[in-house]
Amino acid sequence: MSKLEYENVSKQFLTTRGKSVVALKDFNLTVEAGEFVCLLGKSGCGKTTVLRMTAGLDSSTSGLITLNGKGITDPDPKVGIVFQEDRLFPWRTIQRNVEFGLELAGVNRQGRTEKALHYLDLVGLSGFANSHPHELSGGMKQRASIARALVNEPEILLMDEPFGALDAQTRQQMQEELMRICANEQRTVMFVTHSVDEAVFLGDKVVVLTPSPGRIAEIVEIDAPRPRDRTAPEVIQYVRRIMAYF
Ligand SMILES: Nc1ncnc2c1ncn2[C@@H]1O[C@H](COP(=O)(O)OP(=O)(O)OP(=O)(O)O)[C@@H](O)[C@H]1O
Repeated sequence: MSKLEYENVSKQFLTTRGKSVVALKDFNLTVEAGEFVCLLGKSGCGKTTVLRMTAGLDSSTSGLITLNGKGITDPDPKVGIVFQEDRLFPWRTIQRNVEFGLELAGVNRQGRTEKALHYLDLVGLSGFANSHPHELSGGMKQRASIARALVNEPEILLMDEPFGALDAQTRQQMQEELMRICANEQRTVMFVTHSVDEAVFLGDKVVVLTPSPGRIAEIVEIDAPRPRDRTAPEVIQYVRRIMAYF
């Protein structure tokens, strides 16, 4: 059984003016445990719609999405999400932000502290446990958001353009750190991006989507050794091949 399966998933929205929009049409994808899948496409091709349905925040109009063989109906603690903007609570310290899900799950104080400090260390923020979000840079806030999602040990991590708001250099550094974290933690990840370079650098599979209606143009398996070298000829070749869709 695959970790995540999408079978002929389509999603239609009705706008406030009563117009119908097909956001996604006949989406078919199988995601195995430990796989890193990038959803790549221009604005409006249904990437966020796929993530929202996977998170149980929205339902499909037709087709089926299963997690461990069971249909997804509601938000599930086994699914963690990191958004483009950090969504940290400004009044909580970084450690208490990371502990939030553990508090909801009823984990005791000692257990929460141990886990939060472990994940803060993993994302390189151990010196900032007692800081508040406004004292951190954009990249550091996204690292805290990743720690906050990972601390709950989700089976699937959904990331919706988590590095989209960062400058180019910080973005590359965060991509490298995410790869290091995933190598240690063996997570299954669905990662949304507009950037072909980012998708090829990160993904085991790149799902190329085209808009109106959102459809899969191709699923490209990236067969390049890790850690990846952005300048390696095979990496550049994948980038060129995928660029041809845009
Ligand atoms: N709640 C909604 N009501 C009506 N239309 C919607 C709704 N949510 C999304 N859409 C439409 O569905 C299509 C896909 O939207 P979606 O947000 O999934 O695209 P996306 O690829 O994530 O775009 P972006 O990269 O800009 O975030 C778009 O045409 C959008 O306008």
